[in-house]
Amino acid sequence: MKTLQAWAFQYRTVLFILFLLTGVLAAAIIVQSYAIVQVVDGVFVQDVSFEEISFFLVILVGALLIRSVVNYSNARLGLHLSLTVRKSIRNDLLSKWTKQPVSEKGRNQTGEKLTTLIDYVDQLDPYFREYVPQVIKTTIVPLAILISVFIVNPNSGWIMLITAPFIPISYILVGLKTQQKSDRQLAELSFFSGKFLDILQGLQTLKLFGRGKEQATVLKETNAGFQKTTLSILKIAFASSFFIELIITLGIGLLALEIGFQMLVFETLAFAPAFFVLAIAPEYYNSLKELGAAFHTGRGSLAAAEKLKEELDAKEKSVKWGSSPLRYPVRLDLNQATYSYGGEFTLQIDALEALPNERLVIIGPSGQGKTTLLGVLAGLYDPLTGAIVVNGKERNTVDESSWWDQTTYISQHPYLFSGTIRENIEMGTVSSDDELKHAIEASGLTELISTLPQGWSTAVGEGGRGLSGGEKQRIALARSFLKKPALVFYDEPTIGLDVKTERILSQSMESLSETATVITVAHRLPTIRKADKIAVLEDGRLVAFGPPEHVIRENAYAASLLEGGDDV
Ligand SMILES: Nc1ncnc2c1ncn2[C@@H]1O[C@H](COP(=O)(O)OP(=O)(O)OP(=O)(O)O)[C@@H](O)[C@H]1O
Repeated sequence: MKTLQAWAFQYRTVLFILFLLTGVLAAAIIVQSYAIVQVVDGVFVQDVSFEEISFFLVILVGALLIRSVVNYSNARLGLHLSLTVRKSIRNDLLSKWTKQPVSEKGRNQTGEKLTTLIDYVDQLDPYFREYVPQVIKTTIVPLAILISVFIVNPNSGWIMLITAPFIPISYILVGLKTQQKSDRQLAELSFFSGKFLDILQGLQTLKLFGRGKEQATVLKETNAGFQKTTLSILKIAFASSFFIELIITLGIGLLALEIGFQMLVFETLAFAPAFFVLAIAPEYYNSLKELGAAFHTGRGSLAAAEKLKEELDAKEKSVKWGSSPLRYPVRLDLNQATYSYGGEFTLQIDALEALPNERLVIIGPSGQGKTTLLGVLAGLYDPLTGAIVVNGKERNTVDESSWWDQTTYISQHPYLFSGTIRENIEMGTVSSDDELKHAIEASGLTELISTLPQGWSTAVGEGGRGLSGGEKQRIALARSFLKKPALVFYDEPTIGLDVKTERILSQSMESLSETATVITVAHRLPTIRKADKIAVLEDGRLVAFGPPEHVIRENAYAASLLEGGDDV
């Protein structure tokens, strides 16, 4: 529970107020029992007039009111604590994930991330909303009651003191027994969520392959496992509740027996103290029992807290940045740079340069490291050894936001958000209609947009649903024209684009290169032929570099790639 405690201790003021209010609650409970005893003793034993007990009736009502107000305030404080902690953890998770280097983004399934952000964080709620206020209550209230009982009748005090530990002991035993199960329950929930979202996202593919039914069975089995673990935890919880009720009944029964003996057999105890003990004893046992119940629910937060801490503390390779602004025009150099994902593949480039406003094209067969090299040059990954030099200075001295402000990276599958085409092109910036028109024209979207009833205000679905691959690429290009970057990184799609889109993309790259250094991973001969320089990759190494004609002349491998006549 150390993690949870540390999170709670960040909000000491709330804890302090909870302590103060609970002190008031303990006093109100004792005063309430005292007032009840005085009223009952006055009416039934002393036979006094109503006026004489009216003072205690007022005290009784006051104590009841105070108890209600304090209980309400404590519940609100618990809720406030829970909301604050959960909000802060969600913020931490989101800021960690948004800062994650691209190489780490695919580490978990999206479903798993959603479970972490929503379900795991929500599972912390019982700890902060119920358990923390209850621990404070159980620290103060039973102690105060015990002291008052010891003052009134020490024998009853001893009985209460001796029977009390059985309640927390039984909860601890149950907690130990359910620990493994609740860890397993959480792992099963996370697995189930990941699987569910995965299947949902790939539903179309699964249907096309006729695997829908099998997946339904897989989901059913995963769900059944989760249900079984949940039920076995509940079974233990119910059994322990029964045992605890038994302890409380026995405890109070023992007290009544002892009081009865003292009053009737030994005649050493008057009615008022005896009644006080019996009136206040249920409050004593109940607050211990409530701690147990809260402990159960709070215990459920433990596994989620460990998972969240693990995620928040996970160390990952981050890209280093500096503080110098990126200046136009941009020259990029790669010196003795290597990069690896940790597997067998290693990118190893001894020397590579992209001069200001030059068009550098990277080519090579599939899986040779072209996208990886583009990612290293674009600052998505830090090279493991060697350096990327930007205008004569190491890339890690450049300010990150200045870099991304002047860079465009168009991946093979650009992501489009659910929103209008305009919003997708502007990406949060504000542009005039003329600027937008120019970007749309330059990226060859004019015709498409003119056919849409709502033009650029037409909504597209999440991930660009409703648009073709080529159209998505052109929208990504339009983003670049609006942004006017100094550096363009473009991963040409390997999937076949129509001739028209190909021509538009090629022209667009040409016009972008008038004001930017353009580095493209290319598969199409027209793109390759128009390059100022081409870099040929084979097995992660640069095997040829220079102007296209020169490379074709000098390097047989490149010549075979280019002169085969097909796209590579
Ligand atoms: N995130 C990753 N984690 C682990 N290995 C990866 C990752 N991305 C790529 N690889 C591996 O690195 C190697 C180079 O991949 P890369 O995508 O750079 O090749 P490519 O030349 O761009 O291929 P393609 O033309 O098919 O896109 C491949 O063996 C690939 O399996």
